[in-house]
Amino acid sequence: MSVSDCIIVPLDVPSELEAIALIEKLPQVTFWKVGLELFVSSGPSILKILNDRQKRIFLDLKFHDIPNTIAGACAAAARYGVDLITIHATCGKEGLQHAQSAMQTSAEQAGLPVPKLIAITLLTSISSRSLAFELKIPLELPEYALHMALLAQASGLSGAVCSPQEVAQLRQSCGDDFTLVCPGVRPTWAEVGDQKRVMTPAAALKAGANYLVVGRPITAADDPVRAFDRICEELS
Ligand SMILES: O=C(O)c1cc(=O)[nH]c(=O)n1[C@@H]1O[C@H](COP(=O)(O)O)[C@@H](O)[C@H]1O
Repeated sequence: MSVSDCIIVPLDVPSELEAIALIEKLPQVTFWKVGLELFVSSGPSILKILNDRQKRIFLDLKFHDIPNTIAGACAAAARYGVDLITIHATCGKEGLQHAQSAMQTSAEQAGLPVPKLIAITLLTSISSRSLAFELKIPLELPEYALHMALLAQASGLSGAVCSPQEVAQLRQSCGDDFTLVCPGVRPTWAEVGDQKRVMTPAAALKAGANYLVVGRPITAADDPVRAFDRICEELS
């Protein structure tokens, strides 16, 4: 795996045509993320387009519902032939277990590789202040993120999504086999925007991330190809 394979670029665009244009502009990207904006606007056909081009797919729909509903959604998502699927750890143990087992059964019945179900620990747009004062969570932020990752692991999930600021601690506690995906990644030359807990790509990887999700620093750059190459250079 080359260093560029650990960068996941989100297709955060409002239409399939714009998504295809981005995929074609950046042929060196091997791992794409399909999230809520594109999936809600354009449906699942982008997943076939990515599969046909032999790209890896992170289907980031951040499921959050009761166990029965979440299990059905995960079973359906597993039939798209994607690599990663997200669910909120706040679904709780029963929901996470149902989701994992439904996804596994569904992929196996379809003769497809089982995707990795990964849990959102705490969105990277949430600060310590809003965790305490808006969400009223009485734990320190790193402690909360670790707790959610351990809950996901105890529920049989393959990994978690966390900010790079917590990844070292999660890696140490969850071990090397647990997949850790980090958004909230910002090169020094990029704008932070709505992200609150950020780190540079090199620091995030060094701290223990398996994959980095890097969107606007690449996709909103004047020259996305140069921005992607620059991040790869910084990583190697
Ligand atoms: O699940 C995610 O990928 C995700 C989780 C999270 O906590 N924070 C977060 O930013 N993301 C996603 O990662 C991407 C970050 O994009 P940029 O902020 O443009 O780099 C977006 O597509 C978000 O939906």
